[in-house]
Amino acid sequence: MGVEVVVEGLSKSFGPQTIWRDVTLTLPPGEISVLLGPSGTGKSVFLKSLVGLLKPEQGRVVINGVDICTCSEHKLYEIRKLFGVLFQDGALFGSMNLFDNIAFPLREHTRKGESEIRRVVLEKMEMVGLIGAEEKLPGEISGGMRKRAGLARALVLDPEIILFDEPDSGLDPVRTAYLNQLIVDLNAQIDATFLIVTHDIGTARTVPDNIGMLFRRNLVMFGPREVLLTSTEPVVEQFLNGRRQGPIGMSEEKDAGQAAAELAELRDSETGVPHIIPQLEASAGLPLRAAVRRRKDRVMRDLGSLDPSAQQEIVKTLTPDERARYRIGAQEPGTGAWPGQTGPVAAQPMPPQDVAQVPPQPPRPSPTPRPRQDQRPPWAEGHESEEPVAARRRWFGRKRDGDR
Ligand SMILES: Nc1ncnc2c1ncn2[C@@H]1O[C@H](COP(=O)(O)OP(=O)(O)OP(=O)(O)O)[C@@H](O)[C@H]1O
Repeated sequence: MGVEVVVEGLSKSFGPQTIWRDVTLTLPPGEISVLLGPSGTGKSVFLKSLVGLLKPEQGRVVINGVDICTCSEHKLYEIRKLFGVLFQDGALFGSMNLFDNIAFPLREHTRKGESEIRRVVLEKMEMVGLIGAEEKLPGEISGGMRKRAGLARALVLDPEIILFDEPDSGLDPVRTAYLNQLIVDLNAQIDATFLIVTHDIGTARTVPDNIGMLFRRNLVMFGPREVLLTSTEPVVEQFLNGRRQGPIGMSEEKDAGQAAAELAELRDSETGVPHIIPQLEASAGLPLRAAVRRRKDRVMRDLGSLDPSAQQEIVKTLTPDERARYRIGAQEPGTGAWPGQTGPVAAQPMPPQDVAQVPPQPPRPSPTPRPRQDQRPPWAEGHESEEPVAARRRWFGRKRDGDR
């Protein structure tokens, strides 16, 4: 199972420019989380901070008990071995064929022999559907194939945390859909902790277990997908429903045509009302995602603390067996309450035999509390400046000292 990433009170500035402040969230082990936000809100800076390439001024990033913001270079180097990163452009070497590109981290950072390298590379190429393309150069293949090659390269060192920097950038909707399915399938196979940075509403609505959103120097929310997908927080609602009306200005987001097309896909064709699209499942023949059961236990344990609309959506996804297991009765029509409950739905403790089957649970990544109506949220002030994204990223600079 992947490892938990705990971020506490993280703040990052460049000179006088505050990128974000006081970011607190937990990426639960093995789950898929998505980080959203308009351009320039510091999503890439956040990814770089997680692997210790950038040093936030305040706060902690704790992985396996190590705070990577303050640990020694040696410890940081060890922790980085846990990460795999899919770069926006795949970051492939143009003069190397796909096999050599994917083999590169193994040759650079391990002492594996060529036959073992071949075995690992072909295994990962098979996982991403690239068998047969070993001899191709990056310039000879499509953008989608380049992404998959970049993903195979991110997988060769068997990472426990995978960061995806805008995996859908430059892909058409069909290729994005294939890549999203591949991400879910990979999660089912390797059970690593995934964090995806994206602008794509379809990806945000169908792939993750948890969603977070950065806006105007703050983490507006982070929590289970149902919480954000039913949120009435203006910036979250606007972003996730692709609406033009709202706090996010055009200078901060995509063009109107793209937003309208995405919105049309997401609305009920008869009522025009946005609805929650079911989360993607792993393809037939693959194991069920272990994270699904873990997440359900975690979310059901804290159900009573969530917004009623999120509670409704979560309860809707339960099978009859799960309803029995979590002691959820039939819903009273129109009341939003369940029989015997006067307040929000609260999951009952599981019977002892069920508790024994549930692995130890991490602390819940609590949704950022919604501000009271009389409080103006910090992200409601001013506008972000827009600056070009830092281009190519190199995350690992040195040789690994041992085999993995
Ligand atoms: N090394 C750096 N030095 C100074 N400023 C930087 C550095 N890296 C990033 N920035 C600034 O941080 C801000 C956030 O950049 P970042 O690339 O993280 O945004 P983003 O949310 O990922 O954007 P996009 O969605 O367009 O990729 C930008 O204003 C950028 O210019």
